[in-house]
Amino acid sequence: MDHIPVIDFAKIAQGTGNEQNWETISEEVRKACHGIGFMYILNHGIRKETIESAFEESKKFFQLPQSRKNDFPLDAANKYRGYTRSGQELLSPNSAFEFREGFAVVGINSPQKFPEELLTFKKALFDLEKECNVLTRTLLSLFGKALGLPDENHFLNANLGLTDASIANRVTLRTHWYPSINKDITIPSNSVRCGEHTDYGVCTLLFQDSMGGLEVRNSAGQWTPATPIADTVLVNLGDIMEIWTGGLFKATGHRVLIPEEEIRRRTPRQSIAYFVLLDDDCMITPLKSTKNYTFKENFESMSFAEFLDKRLGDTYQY
Ligand SMILES: O=C(O)CCC(=O)C(=O)O
Ligand SMILES: [Fe+2]
Repeated sequence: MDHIPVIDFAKIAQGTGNEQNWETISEEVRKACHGIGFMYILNHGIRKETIESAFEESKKFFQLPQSRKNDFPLDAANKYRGYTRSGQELLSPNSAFEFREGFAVVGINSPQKFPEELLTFKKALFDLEKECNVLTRTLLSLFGKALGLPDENHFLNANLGLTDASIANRVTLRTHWYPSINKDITIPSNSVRCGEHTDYGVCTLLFQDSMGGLEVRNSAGQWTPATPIADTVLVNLGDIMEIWTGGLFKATGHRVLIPEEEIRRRTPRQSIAYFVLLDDDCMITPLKSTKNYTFKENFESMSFAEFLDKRLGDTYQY
């Protein structure tokens, strides 16, 4: 499957779906995971107002003076919460410079500091975080069903911190701002908006504005645009899913280039990602077999905290 399928969750909305509907949707999810590793979800249950407000409030934050944004720096000591300036993060070792800013909220009830002149920004991110959390739990059940796991709650049990704040879990809502690139800016060669990478966790929920620009590497190695589709959330798999399933479900590479056309270069782009990870002390132990599959084991088991710290440490430039 080389295109990104659209999967309609209407039949299982708010937990009302019957068993047959769950089977049908989990089969569509299985095909997407087995294929391109990306899917658009329609009727996902996250309110349009919540998403719009998170975009509008993020824009207000990113339009603050640079010196004010720098008051909320992201660093390893505060668990990668807060603001990243352009160039601070290199998602691909091949990028010379990545033109994007970000602001991350980590964990449920994150103790993240926010600018007190923009408390609406805080509310908007927390509201979106809560609604993403609900959709995530549906997805985690569907992944278990799709793989035919003996315990369909396997993935939910690896993410108890999504509902229990006493369990360390660094689930991250991150809002991104790709600034306009004006003619007077010198762009080093090999610069991008977001370098090619795979996400680290189980899966990512992505909201993008209407600008487009995200590209996904399909199984033939070609770049396919992940064009924004109104009212959908784009979901992609991360490294943990690939490790767990011995490569059966793919963590697909993706990137955002600097647009060729002058008009699109000069227009900022926004996206918001909700990175679903694992509880910090969950051991990543590849699955051996399920009702449907037998997996190759190719990974020494380690705690998720250890895995994530290494991946994040490789990404940020100080
Ligand atoms: O901005 C986008 O569309 C993609 C962002 C992304 O892939 C990421 O932050 O991991
Ligand atoms: Fe990503």
